[in-house]
Amino acid sequence: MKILFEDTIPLGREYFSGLGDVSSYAWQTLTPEDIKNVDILAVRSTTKVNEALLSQASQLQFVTTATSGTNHMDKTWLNSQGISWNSAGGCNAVAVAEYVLSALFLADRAGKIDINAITVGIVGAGHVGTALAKRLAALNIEYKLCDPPLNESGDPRSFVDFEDIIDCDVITLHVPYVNTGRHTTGKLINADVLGQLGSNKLLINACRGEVIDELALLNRLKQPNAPTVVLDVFENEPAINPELLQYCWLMTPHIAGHSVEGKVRGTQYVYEQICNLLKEPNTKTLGDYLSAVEPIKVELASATASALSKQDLIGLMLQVYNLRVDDEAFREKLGEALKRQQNESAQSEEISASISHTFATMRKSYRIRRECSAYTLILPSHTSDGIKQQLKGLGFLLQA
Ligand SMILES: NC(=O)C1=CN([C@@H]2O[C@H](COP(=O)(O)OP(=O)(O)OC[C@H]3O[C@@H](n4cnc5c(N)ncnc54)[C@H](O)[C@@H]3O)[C@@H](O)[C@H]2O)C=CC1
Ligand SMILES: O=C(O)C(=O)[C@H](O)COP(=O)(O)O
Repeated sequence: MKILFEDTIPLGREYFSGLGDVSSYAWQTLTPEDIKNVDILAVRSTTKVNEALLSQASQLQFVTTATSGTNHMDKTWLNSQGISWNSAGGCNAVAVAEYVLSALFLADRAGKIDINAITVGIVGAGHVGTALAKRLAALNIEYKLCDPPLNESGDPRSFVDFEDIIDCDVITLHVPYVNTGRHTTGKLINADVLGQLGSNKLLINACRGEVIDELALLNRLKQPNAPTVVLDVFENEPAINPELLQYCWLMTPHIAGHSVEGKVRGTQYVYEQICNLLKEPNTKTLGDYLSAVEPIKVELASATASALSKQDLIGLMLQVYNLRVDDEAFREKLGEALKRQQNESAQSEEISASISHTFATMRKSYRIRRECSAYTLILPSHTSDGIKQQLKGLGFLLQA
């Protein structure tokens, strides 16, 4: 059984060896020839799985992606060929939820919102939307869910229409990029919607760039009273439009889901799928690979209160993950790439190639970022039960 996996799947060799003849590929150089004798292909979202790539893959039985999104796979074509496929849906939901929380906390600190007085509109209540809603509930932050497909399927939660989401203080997008059927998401945020968002609104996109009409966004951001925008994803990745840097408040190179846990969980899910396919027992677990973090002692000025003060909450959470760090690194690297090209009076294709290279390199060599669940907190002895519940709701472990 020949298993080929994208070399950016962390611990791929450690997980898959023993299940067959295992080798890896670099997404930049993969050719149809490389897949000729492959039985199982495991990818991340940078590999476009389509008829052109699989034209010589006569043995391929199964394609899986160690990511939640599947829009890089031509599922219709795979189905038509009888090639089964899967994804690692949910593997990085917590990472994205923590990314959105970090954006909210930074926006509060910057005086753009007051987390005690906002309603967060969550578009897409799947793995990510649900993980985010749970954390907002633990923090008593109001939220609304919009998810017509789930609503129609009888999900018992309470849903609102998209129009009600536009009224929320924060709009955060967690839908797949889907271009067919009744619930398409391409350009869901268009000029009309953007025209309704004033400077009191925060718009966050950590799902897929195509869900926002980027040209309309740029036009809107150049007008007065524009909303505050946080983008992790872009149209035409990795050749993104660098003009956005000037107008977006925070920008990161598609790393919202790239916590250590999010990525390794993706590998774990893929491993389990391959084991099931091959009728082999699942013997490896996440715990085999995720190292423990030293417990951390936390000072809480609000320890005896029924809930965390804003200062304590934001201080702690930004210590775990501060999205500004990623934004600054991205601006610096992209700025350098642009300056270098301008000095060399490069052609637009060369500038675009340089941006693509910077974007792709930054996301594939992303720093180590752990989720709240990796941290055991040592709290002041008089910490209230209410605060302990909140911290557990955020995913932290508490030292007994
Ligand atoms: N930036 C990043 O690093 C990451 C991005 N993503 C993106 O976020 C998307 C969501 O991730 P998950 O929650 O794991 O996926 P999921 O499949 O669990 O949830 C997506 C939800 O969106 C809903 N939906 C579909 N069309 C809709 C519409 N028109 N309006 C409102 N809701 C709609 C679906 O019913 C579903 O409940 C992924 O498809 C992926 O593209 C996911 C993880 C990491
Ligand atoms: O899971 C998803 O969907 C994502 O967007 C992933 O974070 C994409 O990660 P890469 O495949 O680009 O490493």
